Amino acid sequence: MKFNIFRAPEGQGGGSAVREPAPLTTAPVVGAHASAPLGPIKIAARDVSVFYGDKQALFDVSLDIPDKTVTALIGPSGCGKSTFLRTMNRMNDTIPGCRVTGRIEMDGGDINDRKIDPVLLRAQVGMVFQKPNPFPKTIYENVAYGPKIHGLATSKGELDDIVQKALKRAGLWEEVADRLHSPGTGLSGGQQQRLVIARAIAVEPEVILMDEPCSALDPIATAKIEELIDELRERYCIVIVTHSMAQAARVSQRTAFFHMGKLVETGDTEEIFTNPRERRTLDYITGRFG
Ligand SMILES: Nc1ncnc2c1ncn2[C@@H]1O[C@H](COP(=O)(O)OP(=O)(O)OP(=O)(O)O)[C@@H](O)[C@H]1O
Repeated sequence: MKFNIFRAPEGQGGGSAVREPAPLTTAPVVGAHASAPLGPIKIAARDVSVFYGDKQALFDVSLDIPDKTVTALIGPSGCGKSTFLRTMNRMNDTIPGCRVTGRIEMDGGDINDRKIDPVLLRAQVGMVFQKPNPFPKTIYENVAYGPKIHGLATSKGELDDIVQKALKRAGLWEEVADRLHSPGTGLSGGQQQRLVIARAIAVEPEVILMDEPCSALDPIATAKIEELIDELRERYCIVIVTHSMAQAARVSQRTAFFHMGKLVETGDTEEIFTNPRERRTLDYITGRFG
């Protein structure tokens, strides 16, 4: 069973956190480099600003994130990439003193609407962090936990299927099929990161946010995660924060360059890396600062 907080499940009127998709209330942002057609817009951010207490970390960011595409957020340390990423599943709500203004729509619905349950939103907009963070539970339980609490399986057999499917999709099944009941923390760093991805996938998300998912991994584990990201793109909307220009160029189709809390420019990755419009982007991607 798949749920979407902005779409009523088939044959149901929808609960309190479910509503019909509304058309975007604002026009799509299309850069000058609009040669490659954008996929349907999954997430539309409009004039998003974020404050930590009195300090403003993001300034009026408007960005369209297409579905079934990898969008890379790049920029020097402290420019607001992670802050922006967290606005898309309301993780900033969990930071005391953090305030978000502006509007973020997913499938046309306002994710900050008071009716939206952040727990459901975060299942639908999954997140993978820099450091793999499996629960101190077995491999099986790590993946089964989300489907259990969201009531996605009606029997043990169904749950087993969900776990197997998620582990397969995360490219981990072959390596763990014979030790599903061993602790997830006993896996290598790269395997743990794929386990965390399986955990996110198990609740049938629509969007996967990744905050420097390879920065704690060696080059071989990194290559595996990058391959996986490329496969997952067929099914999900993926947004990745990365410090690695090479990684952004390898895995993403769209790139957004941030500097000092502002979105400087966004476009097709190839164009951003070969023919950026802004001097600051050129200076950053050619290593003149950052
Ligand atoms: N929890 C917080 N409390 C106060 N300030 C914060 C918090 N998180 C981030 N900031 C500040 O907000 C600004 C943007 O930080 P953010 O982590 O989003 O940048 P970033 O581009 O992801 O950086 P990095 O690449 O180093 O991870 C920085 O000035 C940072 O110090």
